Amino acid sequence: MNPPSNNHTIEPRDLGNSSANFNGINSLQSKVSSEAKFQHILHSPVMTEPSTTLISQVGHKFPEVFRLRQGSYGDLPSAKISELMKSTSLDHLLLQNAPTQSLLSVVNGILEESVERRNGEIPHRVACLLRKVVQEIERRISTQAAHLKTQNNLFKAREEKYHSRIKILEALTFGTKEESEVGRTKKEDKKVEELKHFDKINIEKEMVNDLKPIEGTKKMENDKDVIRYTKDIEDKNMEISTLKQELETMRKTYEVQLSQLEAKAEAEKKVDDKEIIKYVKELEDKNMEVLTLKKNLETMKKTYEIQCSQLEAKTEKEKMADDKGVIKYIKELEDKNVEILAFKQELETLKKTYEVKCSQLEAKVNEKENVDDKEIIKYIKELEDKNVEISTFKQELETTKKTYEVKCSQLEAKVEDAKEELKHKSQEYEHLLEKLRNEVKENEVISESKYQKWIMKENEIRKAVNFQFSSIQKLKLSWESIKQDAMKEQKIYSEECNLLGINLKSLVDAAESYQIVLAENRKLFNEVQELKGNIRVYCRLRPFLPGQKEKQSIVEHIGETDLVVANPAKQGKEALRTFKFNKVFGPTSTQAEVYADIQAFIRSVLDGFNVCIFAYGQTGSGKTYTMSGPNGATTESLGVNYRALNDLFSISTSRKGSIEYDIGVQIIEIYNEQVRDLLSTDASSKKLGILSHSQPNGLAVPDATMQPVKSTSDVIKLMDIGLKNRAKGSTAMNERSSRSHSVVSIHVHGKDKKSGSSLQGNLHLVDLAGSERVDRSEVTGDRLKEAQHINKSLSALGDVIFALAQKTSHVPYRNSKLTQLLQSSLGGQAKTLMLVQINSDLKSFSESLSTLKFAERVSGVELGAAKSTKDGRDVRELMEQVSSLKDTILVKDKEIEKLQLLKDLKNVYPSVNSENPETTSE
Ligand SMILES: Nc1ncnc2c1ncn2[C@@H]1O[C@H](COP(=O)(O)OP(=O)(O)OP(=O)(O)O)[C@@H](O)[C@H]1O
Repeated sequence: MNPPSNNHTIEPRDLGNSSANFNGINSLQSKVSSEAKFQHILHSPVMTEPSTTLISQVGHKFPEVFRLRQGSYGDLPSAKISELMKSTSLDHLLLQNAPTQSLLSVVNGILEESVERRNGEIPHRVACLLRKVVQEIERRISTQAAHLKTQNNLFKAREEKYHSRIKILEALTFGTKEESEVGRTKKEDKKVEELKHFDKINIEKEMVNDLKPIEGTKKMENDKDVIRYTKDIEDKNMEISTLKQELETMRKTYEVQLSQLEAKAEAEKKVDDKEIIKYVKELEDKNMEVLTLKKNLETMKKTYEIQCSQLEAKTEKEKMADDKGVIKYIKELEDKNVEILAFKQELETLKKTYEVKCSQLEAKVNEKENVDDKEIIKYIKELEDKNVEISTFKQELETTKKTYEVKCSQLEAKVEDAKEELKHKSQEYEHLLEKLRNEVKENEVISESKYQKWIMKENEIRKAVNFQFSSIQKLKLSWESIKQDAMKEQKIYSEECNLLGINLKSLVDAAESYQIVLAENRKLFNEVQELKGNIRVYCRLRPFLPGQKEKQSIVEHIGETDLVVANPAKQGKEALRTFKFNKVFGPTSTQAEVYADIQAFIRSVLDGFNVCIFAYGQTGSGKTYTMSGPNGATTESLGVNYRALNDLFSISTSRKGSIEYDIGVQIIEIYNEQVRDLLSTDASSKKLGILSHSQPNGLAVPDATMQPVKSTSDVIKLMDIGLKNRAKGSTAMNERSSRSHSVVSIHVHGKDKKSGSSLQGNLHLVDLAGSERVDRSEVTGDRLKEAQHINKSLSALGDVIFALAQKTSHVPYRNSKLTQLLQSSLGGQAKTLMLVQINSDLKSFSESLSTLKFAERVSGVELGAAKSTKDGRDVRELMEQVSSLKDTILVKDKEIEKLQLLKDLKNVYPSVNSENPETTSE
């Protein structure tokens, strides 16, 4: 789609040259001026539209259309172009029907608008449109090229035909030798033969008619005439050859022109559509001319051919005639000569007629050209204008091109800069790349070394794996052997299990027998206890207290089971008296040491025995210390009560597999022969009765609060409560604890889990009131009453013990609340432990001696068999002593009652004189 350039513009001089060529070819065309020819070409429809289809569609109106479009495309408004650009109706048919000029104008318009409005940017849709238009133009050019080629081929074919015809003519002229050559083209030959035949018949008829009048006269003519005729024929042949030459020249000229046109067409294949159209138009004009010439030539040729055939026929006849016929033949030749002359004349006439016709045609053409001249000039002017516009457009294009070039140069400069930058960057990158390469090399080296290491490691691992594998194999083998062993072991195990079952059965039997043995052991233990004596007496000596001034002791010797007391009023051996007990604890003995010898009694409680442990002694001799411990006792100084309960819990826990124990605690107080519940919240007010016969559960005071205990801490809490309640009864004069008996009763109920049998054991821990002699107290009133109650209860205790010792049928338990309370734990299967507390200071000698004598008496009774070894005199002495003491007590009690009576009377009757108290007390 190159824009039309100046050298592509068809100038009149160019066309003049071509017309000159035509003039050289044909005399008819020589008369046509170059300018007229140009205008003729320009007016040709082919010039504006190469498409024959369009020509047929537009027909004679095409110039108008062309003119209109020629005139308007330059002025085509941009809006229209835009519309065209936007239009989707520019379909194939529209493209096909539109003149190439219009298509070019559309392209120009698009380019212009793109340059003006869009800074050279062409939208996609417009680009598509352009592509379509360009494709259409290209299609037309290619069609024209194909058309030219076809025409060229036609010309060549026609040329060949002419050549063959010329040859035929030559053959006709020079003899029949060439007949074979003439027959090469069957069609032509057939035509020629038909013509020949037709002409021959006619000629022969004419000749016969002509020869008839002169037949007689010409017979005599000689060979000269023949030569002349021959010469004439030769002349004819010359003329024919001249014609041939002319024809050849024409052909050559035509060929030259054709080649020029072809060259032009070939060269201008790529030129724009406008010029191609022009050239094609020109070519078609030439073709038309050539066709016209060819037609004329054809006519001429036919005429010549007929004549030639006639002549040939004549010549043949003449040649074939015998001597006789020579004259005739000569005549015929002469006739022929005449005929030739006539033919010549006819030819001349024809030529002239042809020329006349040509001149007429030329005249007509000139006429027409004159008529169209003005229009042509106008067209030329318009064309020039268009050329000017085109040149302007070209200039604009040039300007745009330059602008683009400038931009391009700028862009190139930028590109150069960018290239420089890129170069710089590429250098940097190369540097980096080099660096990276170095790093890569280093890494490669490292990785190589690592690889080597890995290989080494791999080898090591392989070795290890192999080793592991062999180990696994070994392990497998050992596993197998272990499996075998395990199976063996399992077998052995099952055997052993069976054996174990058997053994277990025997063990169960053994356990059962163990229980039996254990029961027997308990029985034996109790028997031993019994052998030792169900009433046992331990004597404990209180140490001197830290603030005590007089530290002279009456105790001369302390043995394991014996104690020697010295009477400070006597001298020598008479002063010494030995007492024997089951156990004697010196002043340095600890709480733990004392309890160790009591512990066995505690075990008996859990075996279902009743145990009574009571502390006997004068006030301040250490009863409470031994039973409970001092105030704020530590673990070491805890008394028998806590230790006994602690043991009960631990032993019951150890036996819980076989026996389930329930332990309950009661704490009561006997004061002035009244029983009080120390665990009750209103202990002071509540007075409890004692059952004459103890219950099967061993409870003598069932109304007293029974607190179940699970641990030692529970017991400690209860003890604290009991102590607090006991303390409430204390007076300013004396400690309550000294004047009442406190009893902590622990009731144990055990249930054998296996046999379901139950047992009941009771433990009484009794802290007795002080045993000091009442007569020494010099008391009156409440203290006297208290003393009497204390003496009575202690006396009743002594009576019970003696009764038990005498094994009399009647044991006087009912004489005191104390003996009533302890009834179940005194005598029978019950075990009784009396802890005799001695204050060894000199002041307490009398009380200590009295206590020791009481304890010795109790102890002596219980020793039973041992005691039986004693002689009868001692027993009697003791019995007498006891009875005298009893008598003395009775007398004393009577005196006390008398004195009390007198006292009361004196208060009522102050005038009544009282007796001497010293005499009554004695
Ligand atoms: N074995 C001992 N070791 C150290 N101190 C003791 C010992 N026995 C008793 N005592 C102390 O002697 C004092 C009197 O003891 P305790 O109160 O136990 O005598 P008691 O016989 O219970 O008197 P009461 O009949 O008035 O209750 C207390 O201060 C006590 O701490």
